[in-house]
Amino acid sequence: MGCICSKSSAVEDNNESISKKLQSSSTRTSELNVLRLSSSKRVEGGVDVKVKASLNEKKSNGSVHLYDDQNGRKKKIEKTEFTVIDHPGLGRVPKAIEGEQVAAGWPAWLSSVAGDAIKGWIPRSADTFERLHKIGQGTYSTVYKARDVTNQKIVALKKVRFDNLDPESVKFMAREIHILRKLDHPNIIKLEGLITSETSRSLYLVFEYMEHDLTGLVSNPSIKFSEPQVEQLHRIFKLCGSPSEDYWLKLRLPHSTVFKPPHHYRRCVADTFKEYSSTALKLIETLLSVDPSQRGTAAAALKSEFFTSEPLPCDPSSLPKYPPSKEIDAKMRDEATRRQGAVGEREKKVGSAARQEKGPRAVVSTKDNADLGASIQQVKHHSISKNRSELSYPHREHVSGNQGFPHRQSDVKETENNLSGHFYRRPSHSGPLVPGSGWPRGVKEVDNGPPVSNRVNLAKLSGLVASRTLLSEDQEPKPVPFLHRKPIEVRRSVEATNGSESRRRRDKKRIVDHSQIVNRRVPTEKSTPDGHGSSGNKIYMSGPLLASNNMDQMLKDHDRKIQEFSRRARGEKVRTQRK
Ligand SMILES: Nc1ncnc2c1ncn2[C@@H]1O[C@H](COP(=O)(O)OP(=O)(O)OP(=O)(O)O)[C@@H](O)[C@H]1O
Repeated sequence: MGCICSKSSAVEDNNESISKKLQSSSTRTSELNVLRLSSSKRVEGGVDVKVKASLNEKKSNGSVHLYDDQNGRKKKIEKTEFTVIDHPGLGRVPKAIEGEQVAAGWPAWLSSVAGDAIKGWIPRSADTFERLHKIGQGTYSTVYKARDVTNQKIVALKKVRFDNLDPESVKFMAREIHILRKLDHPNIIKLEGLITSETSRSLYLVFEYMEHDLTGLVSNPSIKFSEPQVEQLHRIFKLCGSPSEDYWLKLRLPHSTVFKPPHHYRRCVADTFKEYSSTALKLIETLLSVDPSQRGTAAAALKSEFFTSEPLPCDPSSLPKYPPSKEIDAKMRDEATRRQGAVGEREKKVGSAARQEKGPRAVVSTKDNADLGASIQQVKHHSISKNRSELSYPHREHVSGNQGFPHRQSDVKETENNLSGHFYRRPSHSGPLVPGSGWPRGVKEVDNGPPVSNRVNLAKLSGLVASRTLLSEDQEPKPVPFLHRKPIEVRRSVEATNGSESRRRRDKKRIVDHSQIVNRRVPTEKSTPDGHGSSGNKIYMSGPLLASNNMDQMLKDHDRKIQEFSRRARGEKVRTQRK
């Protein structure tokens, strides 16, 4: 049973006025007991459920308006909020506060151990919910779908399992409440209240109801994951190794083949991070486990030798200071430099070269790459990103931008660089795995305008080069000057990375550069024993197009095309050098 607290609900029922209880609070326990006895009860799940509900409303002045929901009437009682002066974390609250909380309907076992987690809240009554059916089971909980009768809406009630006699267990559970209460974000299910009572040994967490969970979505064959989502999984498997069959079985995903990598990938975390210290590697190894049961916990990680061995973290105040500079500023500077130099000439050449080749691939100029003197590795990254993007959306415009927000031609114009007349769009990282308002079910459905290539975004994320072109179905491929800038940017970014790396080494600072890590994930020249690792400088981009039964074949096709393109690029480069 229980009670619930909610900021926005006017709750019915209750036999006592909460004000009376508050007046008689901490010192008059016997009276409280009497009051408790007068509450109505019902049995729910074998546990006594006492009916009492009320609502609190925080006011900016620190007071709380308590609404007695007795007989459906609201009574406002202004009262100072349960104040606990600077009482961080969870734990005991002052006795007086505990008394008030108990008077408000909280069980003493909760208030005494985790008073801070429930501070300012009042439990709501289980009777104001109609439990519908079980919808899930977690490690520590059973979740039910329920109707909040008071607010006429569907909610999820999570009954947490814990030993209310064990303070550690209560604290553990209270920590979840404490954290959940702090989270207020549209993408995070909100904790709306709690159901319990003075006499109850159980606790229900009241959440907004969510129609889906990831497992549910994954098991629905009609829902296709987008290409980058599949690709991300493959990248993880390539680094961390393919999960075992047992693991897939444990997941019980009927359509898990969609996510299974076509080959068995050997775990190569140690190889990838071999330059790191052994203590760092040990930590990374435990954290990068695909199977959560094998993964190190945050608490264990903090105890890692890595944090106590040399080089120790530096004092943040000793870090170098730089003048403000943003990615966009650097790009604008590049743009200005290019306009001044002879690059314009080169752009023309590349533009015409690109036009000669029909099809989107033509826009990747190997001449350009050669001129820029970037390593073949970078050229390949560039080519691969481009190549793959084109394979995905051969007739569409490719603009790396905000994922999930399709760009129309008019949008592109808005980003035109006034100074150069070049199309300029600021690349951004891939968006979240699950876009806020539902993800696109395949690229074709995304919009009626040019889609954003998520692959390009991924490439950007991993430090690879993303090239782009502006195309429309009835247009010839238009070379975009941005093409010329990208390799420069990459070279600069690689230099910058190297620079920061050497700085790091010099300073022995432990600043983990995300892009560096990602770059190091790219397999090196060694072939993996299973023959599916990288060979030479070839980079295996993971993941085919959208979920497909023929993923294996598609991956092979991708690789073949990438190799083909790389060969052509090399040939072109050699020819250019001979001239
Ligand atoms: N707010 C909600 N709305 C709808 N369904 C929910 C809600 N919260 C949980 N569920 C369902 O209940 C299941 C169990 O959720 P719960 O949060 O207890 O466990 P978990 O987080 O998945 O696992 P664990 O507790 O082991 O970490 C979820 O997988 C989901 O299907």
